[in-house]
Amino acid sequence: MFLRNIQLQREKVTSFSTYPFSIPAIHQLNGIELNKPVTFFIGENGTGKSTLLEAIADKCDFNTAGGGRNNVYDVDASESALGEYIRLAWLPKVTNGFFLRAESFYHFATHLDQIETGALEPYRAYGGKSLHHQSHGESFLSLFLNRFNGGAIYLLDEPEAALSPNRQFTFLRILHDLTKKGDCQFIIATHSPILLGYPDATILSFDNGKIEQVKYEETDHYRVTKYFLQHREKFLEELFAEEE
Ligand SMILES: Nc1ncnc2c1ncn2[C@@H]1O[C@H](COP(=O)(O)OP(=O)(O)OP(=O)(O)O)[C@@H](O)[C@H]1O
Repeated sequence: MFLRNIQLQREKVTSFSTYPFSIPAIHQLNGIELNKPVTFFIGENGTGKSTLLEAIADKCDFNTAGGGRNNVYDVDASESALGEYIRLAWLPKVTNGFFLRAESFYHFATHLDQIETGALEPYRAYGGKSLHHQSHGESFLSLFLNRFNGGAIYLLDEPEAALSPNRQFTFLRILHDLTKKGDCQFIIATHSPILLGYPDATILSFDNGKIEQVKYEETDHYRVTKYFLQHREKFLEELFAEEE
């Protein structure tokens, strides 16, 4: 456990009516206490999860387009608008880690091809071959299995994007193995009811215009998925009836 608290420096904000402060959950943000090795950010699309995760990555000096401290490359419109307005409290401070953005992982893979060419053991930390030569899901797992280790903070934006249900279970196992020694922290924005089922994690919801802790069984991810699986035909009938 390293990152203990995230604070919005409200005194620095000149207008709460423009992005990113106009996002209701960010507008209301005071302090967020973190006290578990795994924290999930959940909420409807557009509620500000990526905006906050990216700001944390920015404060960690990770590349906000995706990567760690040493991954210097540019992707358009990937800079953080919120980073300079938040304060992070650490105990102890770590500098090692990685920011995974599913949406720009392609650019990270291209960046790796540029820096790993000519290395003694190219792609050693990425499963031994270019991420472009692995499937989307394989490349995510290569990263988690080879690049991720102890003494680090990992910020993951929708890691499930490339993972089949079975590979999401593999990811939960990796999460378990990395956090059991107590020297790894994860903050994960997700829509996956499987990932959210990880035991003893904090789930922070960005819905209803604020950031608040919720229980797994209270999340839409759990309730809606459960209802859908148990009443698929009825659910679809109702869904399509509204369209007519
Ligand atoms: N650079 C930007 N300028 C203005 N508005 C932005 C910018 N980036 C994001 N937004 C808006 O901020 C809101 C929050 O976006 P954000 O990407 O943080 O949502 P999210 O909760 O991660 O959503 P999702 O679950 O769809 O990934 C959205 O309404 C989005 O349109």
